[in-house]
Amino acid sequence: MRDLLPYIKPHKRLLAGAIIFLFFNNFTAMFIPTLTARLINVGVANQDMTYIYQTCGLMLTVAVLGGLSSIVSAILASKASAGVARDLREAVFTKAQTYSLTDFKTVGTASMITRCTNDINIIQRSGMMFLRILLPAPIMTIVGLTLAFRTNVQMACFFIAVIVFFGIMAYLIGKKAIPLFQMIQRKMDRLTYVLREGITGVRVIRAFNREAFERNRFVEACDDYRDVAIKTGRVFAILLPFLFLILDLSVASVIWFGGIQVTNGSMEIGSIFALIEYLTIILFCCVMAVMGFMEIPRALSSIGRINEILNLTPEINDDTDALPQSELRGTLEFKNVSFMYANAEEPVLSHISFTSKPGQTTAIIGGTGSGKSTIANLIPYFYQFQEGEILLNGIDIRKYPQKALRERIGFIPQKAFLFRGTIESNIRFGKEDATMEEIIASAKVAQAHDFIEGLEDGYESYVAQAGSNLSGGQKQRVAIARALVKKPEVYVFDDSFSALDFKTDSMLRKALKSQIKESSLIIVAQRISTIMDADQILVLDDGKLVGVGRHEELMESCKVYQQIAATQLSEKELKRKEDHNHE
Ligand SMILES: Nc1ncnc2c1ncn2[C@@H]1O[C@H](COP(=O)(O)OP(=O)(O)OP(=O)(O)O)[C@@H](O)[C@H]1O
Repeated sequence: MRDLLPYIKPHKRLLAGAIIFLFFNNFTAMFIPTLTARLINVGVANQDMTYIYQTCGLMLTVAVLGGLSSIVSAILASKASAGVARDLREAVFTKAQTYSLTDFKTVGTASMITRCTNDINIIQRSGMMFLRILLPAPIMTIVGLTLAFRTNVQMACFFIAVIVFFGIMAYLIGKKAIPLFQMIQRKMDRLTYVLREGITGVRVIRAFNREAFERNRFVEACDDYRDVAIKTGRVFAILLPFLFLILDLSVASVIWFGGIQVTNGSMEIGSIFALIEYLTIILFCCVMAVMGFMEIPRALSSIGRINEILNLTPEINDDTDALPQSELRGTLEFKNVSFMYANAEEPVLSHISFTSKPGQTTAIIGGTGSGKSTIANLIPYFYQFQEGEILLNGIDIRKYPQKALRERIGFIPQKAFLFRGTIESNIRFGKEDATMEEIIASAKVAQAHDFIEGLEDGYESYVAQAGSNLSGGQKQRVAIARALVKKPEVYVFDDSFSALDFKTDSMLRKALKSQIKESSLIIVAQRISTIMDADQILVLDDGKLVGVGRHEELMESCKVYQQIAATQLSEKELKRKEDHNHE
């Protein structure tokens, strides 16, 4: 709870206002029974019409003021709790941006979304409940009891007994309900990730006719959620009528015993009305407090889940804010790097060493799962590696502030991801202050300019969520232009050419060559034809470097490379290359 204070503090004025108006409202509510008693005991008993009119007028004024203060308090409370929720969402999102890819895996993307939406909603609602119900309940009870003691001591003692009974019942029911609330949140997490997979994977589901299977999986998750929700609902279904039954029985007891006392002449009739109202207000507050208490475990669990995100120490932290200085530019070196994914049993990369100099193209090739993308992902320091060093311009990448490091790297992921907006805004993502000329120049190198110009609105053309209105190759080219506009020191193409046809692939590489004179180019590729002209080719097999050299050298010396070449290149191409070598 203490962790939430920094998010509550900026809204303290609204909160203070909400509390002040709320207390005013509650006190007016408590004043009305006192006026009722006076009206009956004095006005009605003495048939004093002036007194009756005056008291009725006063009651009306108090009721109107009470109503108005209740409205103002509710508005201020909802503003404050919505503000806290907004700030929490911003904090969660900002924190998530500092996570490494392993950290994301630890929390889980679906759980992250539920926490940012559902859990913060729960905190917001609970905050309102705390302000409107839980906070005033003990004060109203104390004030009500004090007034009841002043009216009739015996009755006030009876009230205390009823409140204690209430408390015991609430404790017993709460014990049963709390685990259910915690379970309901876990079920919501599951529901979210099944839903997410079912929607994002809709094309694959349809292509494999797995709609029924996926529907069953989703229905199962819904059923699970429903079952726990029903159990929780059952607790409330019993709880509420039960609490109101206690309230009604208590009121009946006050009328019964109060009636006897009035008959004895030890109490005035108006006091019975006042006592009934005190009791009703106190017990109503207790009912609401019990309901509020039921929310507390749910809110605490949500607060815990949010704190888990906010307090998670990212796997990768900036070592220093000072930017390391170097004479070099665009030199990348792997020195004996080994890497193992979290919870994996074996390293996926073992003792990888290579150097890539400015103007040089370094290609990485190997079988599926050999660790090519993992190397690409280590360059921008997306993962913490366990052994060895990765040096950019002679300085360990762990010494760079992450922002400074990534500013120097143009990363094009295997699967191009575009944001909703325009083609221009997606390219500008690489460099916020890029001029239109720079954007067009990058698009030209990325072989994207012609297709963009062919669109109705050119660079202003609309890009749907995740770029779903563009083809794979178009998306990939826009993603490449986005990296090019940055003019980074190291380009990392993680199998980014596979969505392009051979002609575009070759034209793009040719255009790139002219662009990257001062930068290193790292290309992860599946096709040998993409990397045949690279200055050095790294051949990976099961996370180990089994060959380094140019195409011709590897064709002579590296078995794995020869096998890849044999499966991809036609005999004519192989022969032509061989002849070319002998010349
Ligand atoms: N986030 C991850 N967590 C755990 N293991 C992973 C993760 N990503 C990849 N791996 C594992 O690491 C190994 C290397 O994966 P990587 O993606 O680097 O291979 P790759 O050579 O790029 O394969 P491909 O050509 O199929 O893309 C694989 O065995 C894969 O299962």
